Amino acid sequence: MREASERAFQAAQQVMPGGVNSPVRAFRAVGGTPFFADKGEGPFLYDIDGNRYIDYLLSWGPLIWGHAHPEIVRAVQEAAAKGTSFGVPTTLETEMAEAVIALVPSVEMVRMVNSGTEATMSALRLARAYTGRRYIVKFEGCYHGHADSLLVKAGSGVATLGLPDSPGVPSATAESTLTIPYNDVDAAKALFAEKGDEIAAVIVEPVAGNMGCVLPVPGFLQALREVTAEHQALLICDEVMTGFRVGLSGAQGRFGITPDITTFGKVIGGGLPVGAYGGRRDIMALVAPQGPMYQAGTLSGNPLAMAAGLTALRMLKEAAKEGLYERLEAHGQAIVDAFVRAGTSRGIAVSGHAIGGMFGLFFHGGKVTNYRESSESDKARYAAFFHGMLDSGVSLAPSQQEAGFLSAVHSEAEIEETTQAIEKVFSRL
Ligand SMILES: Cc1ncc(COP(=O)(O)O)c(C=O)c1O
Ligand SMILES: NCC(=O)CCC(=O)O
Repeated sequence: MREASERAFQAAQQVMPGGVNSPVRAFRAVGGTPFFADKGEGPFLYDIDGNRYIDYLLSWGPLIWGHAHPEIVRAVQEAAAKGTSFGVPTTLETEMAEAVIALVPSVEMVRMVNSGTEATMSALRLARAYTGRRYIVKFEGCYHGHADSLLVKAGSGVATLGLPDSPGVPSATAESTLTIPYNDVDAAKALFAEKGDEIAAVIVEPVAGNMGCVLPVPGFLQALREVTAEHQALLICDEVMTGFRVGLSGAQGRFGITPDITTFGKVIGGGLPVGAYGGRRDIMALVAPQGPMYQAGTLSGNPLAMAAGLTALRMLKEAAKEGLYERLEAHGQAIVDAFVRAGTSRGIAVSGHAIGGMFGLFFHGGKVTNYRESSESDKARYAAFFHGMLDSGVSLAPSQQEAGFLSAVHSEAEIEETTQAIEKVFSRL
């Protein structure tokens, strides 16, 4: 029963476009009415009708410590009691920069912002300022936030709503973004052969999480590193989703690549609104006031967000020593395995991936490696599966073209309950 949510959604639609503050929340890919959150507790989310869900959406990735983790709540309360924003520097900001630099070797200096969108938008400006070049290369189905230059063949909600290009983005801006298929090394090389000396940067999700969870094929990221270096273009790893989630040093640590600029968001804010970009010292030196590339923010480096993020990162550093990321991946793999087993035994085409604290489930027979294949997946079946899981008390991403997320506080019991729910839901699909 989700009557209170039904009423809340009716009211919300009168006063907010689509009833939501971010399109992906509106369930457009799966139909039906979104449920409204009342509270979260560890791995669980409770809606305003009192239903409990094991949560694999986790606020779209930030909550690697689950909901309302006592240490993060305490850090935020203590920070709030001292003041919520100052507009002058705090030592918390330096601590955050030092923490990121210590965990991610390619990052030598950092600038905090308020969202992943701000981080990628600023990273593009920086890459253009540094190189003096015009073009940005992105991959079809990757989503890097909603800055004009990045709303081109984007994944996530943009793909769900079928918007290859959003109205309102000036065509001159869109034309400066070149797109090629994910995992296609030949396409990247061909593009560089043609336009290499005009390309400022390649921006990539080192594990894609916005066309479902799609892994880089072996050699893909290395090839991007090589071709960009060869043409004096920059490589931007967008680790807004993967940062501190697929491993303590992000996907770049896991796959052994050294980008020039990295963008962060989600986990780095411990559940509060944050983003960051950082990278090589000589590049970051261009950012104002040290250099001429302007970028600013009234609430950037906000003390509540810094306190929450620092607490999350500190706990991750400790937990990583105890095998946290291996445990997250084992949990993700258990969910993928249950999904693949349940489908295969019934002759339904299925596949999936798990990496660190991310996973993806596809109603598609082969391994999904790019946006085209992700889009070929059976959407109607996913919608039925999604709603079956929701009715069984498990909240997955409301689109097959989104990733699933795990937290450190999902225990074996929740994973077991989830794999049983998968089997039960397939028996009725
Ligand atoms: C890889 C990636 N980059 C950038 C963004 C944009 O971040 P935000 O929604 O915080 O603006 C997202 C998600 O939204 C993302 O998944
Ligand atoms: N994969 C999609 C996101 O991470 C973004 C969430 C949002 O736009 O609200």
